[in-house]
Amino acid sequence: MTVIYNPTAGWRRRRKLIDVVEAMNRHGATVSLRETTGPGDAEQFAREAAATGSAEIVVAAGGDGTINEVANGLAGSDVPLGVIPTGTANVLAIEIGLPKSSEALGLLLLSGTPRQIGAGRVNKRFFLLWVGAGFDGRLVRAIDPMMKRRFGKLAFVWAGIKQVFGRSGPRLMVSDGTVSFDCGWVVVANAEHYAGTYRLAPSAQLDAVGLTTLCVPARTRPGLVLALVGLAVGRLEKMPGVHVFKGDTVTIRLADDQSAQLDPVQVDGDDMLTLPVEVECWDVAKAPQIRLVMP
Ligand SMILES: Nc1ncnc2c1ncn2[C@@H]1O[C@H](COP(=O)(O)OP(=O)(O)OP(=O)(O)O)[C@@H](O)[C@H]1O
Repeated sequence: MTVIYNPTAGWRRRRKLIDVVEAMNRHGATVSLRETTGPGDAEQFAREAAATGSAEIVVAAGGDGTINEVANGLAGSDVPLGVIPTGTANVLAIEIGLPKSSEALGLLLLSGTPRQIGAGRVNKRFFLLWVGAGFDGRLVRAIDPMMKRRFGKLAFVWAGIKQVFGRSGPRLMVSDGTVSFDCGWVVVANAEHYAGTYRLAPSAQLDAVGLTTLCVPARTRPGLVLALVGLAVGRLEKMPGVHVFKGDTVTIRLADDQSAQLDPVQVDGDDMLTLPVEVECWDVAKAPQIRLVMP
C-alpha cells in the first residue's frame, strides 16, 4: 500500500495519519509513505504508483485537494483510492461516512471493497465533490494558507466574512447547453455535502451518476447573506431565485466578455482554475473510472 501524505493539509492532524498507519501495520500491512513537497506531487506520486504496479491501493492522506490530486493520478488505472482524512474540512470523508476511529479506518483500507463512483470533469480534470465560481471561488482564493494551517476552519469563516463585506460578486453566465442563467455564485455538485456537514445538494450523491448545478443570485450583500442562511439550514436549493438543474454539461463564464476572464474557480475546495470552464458529468460506465474504498 502506498500512502501519499500532504504534510501541509489540515490542522494538527499528523497524529491521525500515524494512528491509522500503526493500525494497518498491526494487521500486517506494508505501508510505503510518500510526503508531498508542493502542489502536483500527490498526482505525480499516484501516477507512478499505478504505473509501477507497486501498490494494491493508493491512499490519499490529506484534505479534499490532496484526494483530488491522487484521484487524477490514479484515473485510468485499476488501482483503488483510499482516504485518510487529515485535511481542514474533509468533506469527502463526511460524504462517504468514513469511520472516525483509526482502527476501523485502517481495517477498512485493508479489507474494504472498492466501489466505482460517479465523478465530474472540469476542463478535462476529474473532480469528486464540486466546482464553484463566484462567491466560493473568490472565497477559496482569499484564504491565507498560513491562517488555514493555524486556525483551521476559522480561516474559511474569515475569508467568507471578507467576501460578504467586500466588492459585489461577478456576473456569471451558466449554461446547460440550451438555457443560460445569470447569477453571482454557481456550484456544480457531484456530492451532497459542502464545506463540512452542510447539505448543499441533497439530490447529488457521490456513488450515483449525475451533477446538480445550483445557480445562486448572490451578487449583492443581502442576496449573499440570504443564500448563506439557506445553506446553513440545508435549504439553499429551495431559496427564491435559485435555479437548480441536472445536466451532463455545464459551461461557466463571466457575463461581460470585455472583463478579464480571471475570476477564480474552486475545484474540490482548492483554488485550481479561472473562468471560463467547461464541466461534464463522467459516467461510471466510461473509462477511466475511479474506484473508492468506502464503508
Ligand atoms: N508540501 C506541500 N506544500 C504546500 N502545498 C502542498 C503540499 N502538498 C500538497 N499541497 C497542496 O495543498 C493544497 C491543499 O491541500 P488539501 O486540500 O489536501 O488540504 P486542506 O485544504 O487543509 O483540506 P480540505 O481541502 O479538506 O479543506 C492542495 O492543493 C495541494 O496541492
